Amino acid sequence: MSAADALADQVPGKLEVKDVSRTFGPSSRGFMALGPIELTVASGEFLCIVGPSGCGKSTLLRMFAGLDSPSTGSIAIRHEDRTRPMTAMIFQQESVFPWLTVEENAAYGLKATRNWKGAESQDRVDYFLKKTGLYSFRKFRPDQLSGGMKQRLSIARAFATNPEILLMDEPFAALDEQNKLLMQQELASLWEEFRSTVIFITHGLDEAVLLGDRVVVMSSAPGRLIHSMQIDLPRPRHSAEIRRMPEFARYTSELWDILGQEVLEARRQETRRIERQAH
Ligand SMILES: Nc1ncnc2c1ncn2[C@@H]1O[C@H](COP(=O)(O)OP(=O)(O)OP(=O)(O)O)[C@@H](O)[C@H]1O
Repeated sequence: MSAADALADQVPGKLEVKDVSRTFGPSSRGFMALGPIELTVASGEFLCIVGPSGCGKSTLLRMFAGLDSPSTGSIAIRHEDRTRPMTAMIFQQESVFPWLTVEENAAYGLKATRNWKGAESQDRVDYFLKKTGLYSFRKFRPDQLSGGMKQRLSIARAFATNPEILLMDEPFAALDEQNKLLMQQELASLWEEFRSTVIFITHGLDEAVLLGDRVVVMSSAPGRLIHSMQIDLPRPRHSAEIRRMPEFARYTSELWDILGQEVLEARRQETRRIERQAH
């Protein structure tokens, strides 16, 4: 067992963030984008992260995916089942391969992680293509699909790999409003069936409250976690019913009371930065 594995086995939650910060640029004149951050995510939790633009949400998620490293502190993930990939990431812009068919795209993650097990894997791919309404389009190529369908394909591919943690970076931000509402409902249903750990970044407070077990709010840069709100709404969550509940409005407005201040501060920072550049 490696030192990192031994550390991860001691993690109380699924993911443990300790004193993490990230600085960009030369060490003498570095720009601190993020931190310090302390966070524990429980196994099977659906955690939403909201924060003003530029506060470091994507940077944090990239570090969870191992695509970037903290400048200080540590991130430990408890990898419980070595036959499953630790993480899979879904981005804002659909990331499908244009030269592969829909079904080849959906199978790609399983094959890339060398987890392809013949008929069993094909069944799994078919299952998620059906769940995301793409099965009839399985022989199509991505240029024959709408933006919403391509994003559904990214989700099918990620779920097919059966990751222990799904990392989602504003996955519905590029969709039109109707497709966004449908996708939120579909993701809620998929998650309620599989209950993998999800860390989901969004600018939509209603989306965060609709989907999350918990919503954490980040401050303006350097982003820190300034609030954590447990969302005690019943599951399964049906979008229309949940949105009609008075608690839904209360959660979103309480979140906005906190986040609104940070968005204003982020704007002031941006103004100061532009003014400095002008002088
Ligand atoms: N590779 C990099 N080099 C230099 N600066 C970076 C790099 N990556 C991110 N940054 C800076 O770090 C800060 C945080 O960026 P990040 O993309 O994580 O923010 P965000 O909260 O996800 O923003 P948004 O909500 O607008 O997507 C920004 O000021 C960004 O310009």
